[in-house]
Amino acid sequence: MLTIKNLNKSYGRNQVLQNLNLHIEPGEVYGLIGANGAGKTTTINIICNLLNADSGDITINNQPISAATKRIIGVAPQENLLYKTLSCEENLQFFGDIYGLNRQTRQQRIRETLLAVNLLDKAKHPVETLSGGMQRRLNIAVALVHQPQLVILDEPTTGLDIESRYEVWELIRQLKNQGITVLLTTHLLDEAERLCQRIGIMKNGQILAEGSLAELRTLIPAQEIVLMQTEFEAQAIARAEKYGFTHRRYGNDLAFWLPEPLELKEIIARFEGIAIDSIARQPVRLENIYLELMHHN
Ligand SMILES: Nc1ncnc2c1ncn2[C@@H]1O[C@H](COP(=O)(O)OP(=O)(O)OP(=O)(O)O)[C@@H](O)[C@H]1O
Repeated sequence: MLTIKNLNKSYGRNQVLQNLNLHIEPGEVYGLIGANGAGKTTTINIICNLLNADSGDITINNQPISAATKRIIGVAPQENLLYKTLSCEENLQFFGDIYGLNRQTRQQRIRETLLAVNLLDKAKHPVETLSGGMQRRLNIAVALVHQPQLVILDEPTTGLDIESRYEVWELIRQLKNQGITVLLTTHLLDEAERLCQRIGIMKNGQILAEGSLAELRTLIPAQEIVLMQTEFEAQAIARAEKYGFTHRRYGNDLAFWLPEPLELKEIIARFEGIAIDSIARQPVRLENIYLELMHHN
């Protein structure tokens, strides 16, 4: 569906994209993650033909990007692109016109899209009277009104409360079930884990690693992670090293990577004689892999 080859972009001396390569299959939900400034929005703007690359190729359905491919894409940018004094319906009319929908199709599509984003009852309400979560859903509706094949969502849930986030996640799952290809950027790694079939981890304008969560998990030699709280950290770390457990610190948590899964009682036995306040096992999360790639590349 989308193929990016050797994409380069600089702003003055700041090279933001460095030979970026990316491929997204039709019907896939692909998550692009990376620190602030990694180049995610720049990539999206180039895909949407809003910004020119310095070099490289992008094809959508095997066609180079152009005014024609723009119609295949729907984009919901980070900042809502809405006219606050217009109603939901009027906003969608405006964007439907831009995409060249004829009047009859447009009215039907507006209804269907408002239904899909659960805002049909707000059709006549001005945007400025809607909650932040509703405005975010309407921003996504703008990306869907012309039935694109590729939907690009730039941080769709940033700033939303947990219930509004669930609604956006549900909407993304519906897109996936309809076979629509989705490119999503997010700083919420559990969001990427939940929604995306494949995830690309971006740093300094390059993809450091990509794959399904299962594939990404093979990048670190851990089958499971143990989080521990103890006053005797130095002793615990020394003991862990003896058993071949790599230690890491995630915020305040002391963590050990287990090269093979162990029962909790077996783990506790390895730390015998060291007073432990709490101990918990958890699967290897995207967060653990992401931090490793960010700090050791
Ligand atoms: N119009 C511009 N002029 C100059 N520099 C820019 C411009 N737009 C972006 N940049 C720089 O390009 C780099 C990449 O920015 P970009 O917005 O693509 O990153 P991002 O991964 O989307 O970050 P975030 O997660 O914060 O949205 C940053 O260093 C940014 O300061």
